Amino acid sequence: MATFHEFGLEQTILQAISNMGFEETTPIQEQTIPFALQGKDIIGQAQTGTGKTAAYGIPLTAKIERDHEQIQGLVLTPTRELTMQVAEELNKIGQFKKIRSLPIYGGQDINRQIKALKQKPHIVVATPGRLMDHMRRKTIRLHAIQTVVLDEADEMLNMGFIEDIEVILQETPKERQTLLFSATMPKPIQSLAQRFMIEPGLFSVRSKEITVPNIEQHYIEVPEKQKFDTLCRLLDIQSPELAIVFGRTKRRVDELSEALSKRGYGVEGIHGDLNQGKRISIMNRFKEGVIEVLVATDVAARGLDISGVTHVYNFDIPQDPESYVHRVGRTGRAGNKGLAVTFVTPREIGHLRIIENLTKRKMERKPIPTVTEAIEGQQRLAVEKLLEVVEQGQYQDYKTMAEELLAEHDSVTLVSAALKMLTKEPNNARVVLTEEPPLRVKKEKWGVKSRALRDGRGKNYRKWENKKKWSNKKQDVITHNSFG
Ligand SMILES: Nc1ncnc2c1ncn2[C@@H]1O[C@H](COP(=O)(O)OP(=O)(O)OP(=O)(O)O)[C@@H](O)[C@H]1O
Ligand SMILES: [Mg+2]
Repeated sequence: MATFHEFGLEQTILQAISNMGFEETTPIQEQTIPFALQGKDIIGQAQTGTGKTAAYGIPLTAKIERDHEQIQGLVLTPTRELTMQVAEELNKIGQFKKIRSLPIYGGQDINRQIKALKQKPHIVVATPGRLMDHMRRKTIRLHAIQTVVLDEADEMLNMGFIEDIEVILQETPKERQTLLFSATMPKPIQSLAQRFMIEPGLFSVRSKEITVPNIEQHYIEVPEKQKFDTLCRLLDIQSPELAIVFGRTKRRVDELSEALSKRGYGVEGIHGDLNQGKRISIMNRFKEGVIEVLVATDVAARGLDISGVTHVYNFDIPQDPESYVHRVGRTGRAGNKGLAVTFVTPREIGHLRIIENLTKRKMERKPIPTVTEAIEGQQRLAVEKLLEVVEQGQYQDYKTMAEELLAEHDSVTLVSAALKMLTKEPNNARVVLTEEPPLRVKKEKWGVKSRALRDGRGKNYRKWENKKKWSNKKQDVITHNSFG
């Protein structure tokens, strides 16, 4: 691995990188940074969690002239949360060079954004919709832009965004540098992308596998009706530090988070219909560990970098194989380990194989865990908690009481009772989940259309959404009221 000193970067940026704790480059950074510093266009593909943000963020920041008070860099991302995260990372990289990055996204007070834009940020990180809003209002000018980055490029160039991207790029100077990054880059998107670029360098550092080896990948074949109990058991057995559970639709996410909450888990759901304040507060509470389980649609599938996410559960198998790669990539980041478990109903096995074809990696098949295993898992956790307190050694105030108790009961009885109190025992609260129909294997392998529609960005979205609502009426409602 190279170090960042080999690129001839200015001291202020090197200092920032070192402050961020980066010692060596990741493979994608090693390859693309020198190339990007020469001003060339790049299509960069590298696995999730391998530092693509800094791979474009460092050369982008290096190129900015601080005293030139114009927007010189533009980064486009598909979601609001990602916009904030990327702006934060760019602000870190530029902290000593004093390069200011501003996130611009929907759902935030536009007047506040207009004020912030008047402060002349050097870089704007935006979702396309809100950026176009500012373009129409003439509250942003893109004429001085030298570098445009499409983060999650394949997503940005799919049917839901492509028209917006074209409009935006037309407003930027022709001689700009264009950088495209993603963990997935389907061929049709690559050729489409060439239209916006000049002789781009193609960097693909995926070795053989498109997912990182440090994510253990399991699947469980489970009938729709048993998914919920299976998830509860897995959470009890695996006791993740932080977990993301992906569901197919917004309604699914709402129902699932309510159901998990009834069963006693610290959980919140996030999807595109929540207001922005709520979205931000949920994400913050998840990052801080106040809630341990985040239930989400694909709105949280791409790019989010939350340390402590040890587990990803695909409650519903993703619509397309690329989405799988991004979802499971929320864990196992920056060299950490992670586990991803995908539920697949018997009729969806074909879909699983399509995913394995793309990732070039077999998922390990696991059985549905039993109730006994779930209880044992929770008991083990109770023991760990107890031993942790023993290790910390701050129980002096309890000693007299303990001695009094031991005079009357034997120690095994007392420790057993303490463990019982510490153990989260199975909870049979009745929950309601609407059944999802099995996913059909589509002919088009990477469903551009379906994705754009599902996330509510395609023109036909309303039509489709209505149809979907209608079709849902015919579905069964499954009631879970037992743990067994
Ligand atoms: N050279 C480095 N050394 C150590 N940590 C790094 C380095 N580069 C990036 N990181 C850290 O690795 C994590 C993942 O980086 P990043 O979010 O840029 O990944 P990504 O490749 O964009 O993933 P995704 O495809 O999911 O968007 C971040 O926490 C980042 O701070
Ligand atoms: Mg990223």
